[in-house]
Amino acid sequence: MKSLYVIKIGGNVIDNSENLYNFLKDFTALDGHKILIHGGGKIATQMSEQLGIEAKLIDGRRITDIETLRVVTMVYAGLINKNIVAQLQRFGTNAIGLTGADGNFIKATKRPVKTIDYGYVGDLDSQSVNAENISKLLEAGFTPAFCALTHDGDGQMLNTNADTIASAIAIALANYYDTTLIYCFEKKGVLKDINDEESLIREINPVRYDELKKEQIIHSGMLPKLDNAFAAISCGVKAVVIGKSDELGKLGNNQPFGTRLSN
Ligand SMILES: Nc1ncnc2c1ncn2[C@@H]1O[C@H](COP(=O)(O)OP(=O)(O)O)[C@@H](O)[C@H]1O
Ligand SMILES: CC(=O)N[C@@H](CCC(=O)OP(=O)(O)O)C(=O)O
Repeated sequence: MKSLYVIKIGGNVIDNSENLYNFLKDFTALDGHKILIHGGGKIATQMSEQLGIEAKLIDGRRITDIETLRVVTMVYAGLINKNIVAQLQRFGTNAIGLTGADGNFIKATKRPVKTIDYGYVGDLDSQSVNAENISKLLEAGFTPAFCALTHDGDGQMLNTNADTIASAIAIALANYYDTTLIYCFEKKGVLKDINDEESLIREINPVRYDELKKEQIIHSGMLPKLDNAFAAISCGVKAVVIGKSDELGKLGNNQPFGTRLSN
């Protein structure tokens, strides 16, 4: 099987032009097929506030009413996605910027209302990602760059967490490629002490993950990220790594990079 990197970058990387530049350069230097998934929650929050729309998040998930959906569609599919695609083109990566609606690549279901109404937020299942058609793009020489938007197949765009999209794409493509999923953010990986970059935990298995949660060493945004990461490992993705966007180059040079997950 050919190899594939599925790489996700979060809002803190996108928001810093120097970090984004370095990341996209290192991304381009990696050999083989690649898919990029980007978030941008931080920028959507800033833009909402500039427009006088209050941003509401619960456990890191955005309450997406119709006004907020308009904002995130403009910010994720427009501003951020096209800027990333243009920068990748400069480095020589033939990127094609996509939402899940384009090519019907990712179909989601609007989250049912239980105690909280998340509004226009999409949930993914094992049938959501059209891996065969995405693989056609890869084989034609394109590098897909997905933003955090999907659709319901009935005309409705949906806001979907970018970590979840990355995991779902990696799982679906694992039937076609030897797939490595990488979450890039602003820290060296999962840290024992969030304020000490030297306290990197090199490897985590599910037992250690439970211990780290109990000790509250892992919290906030890292919890759903690791849940998505372990879901990928248990569904056929060959390797999952969480690391610093600035250090992605180490991966290509076979140097130790980030926190590796194991079964
Ligand atoms: N043990 C930990 N090691 C590193 N980061 C952690 C840890 N526990 C919680 N975090 C938090 O998780 C955040 C990453 O999650 P999130 O903000 O969702 O990422 P992204 O930037 O990819 O969207 C970090 O910025 C950090 O504040
Ligand atoms: C439903 C939901 O919460 N969607 C996310 C999508 C963006 C995202 O995931 O951005 P980061 O990776 O930068 O956090 C949001 O709107 O914040």
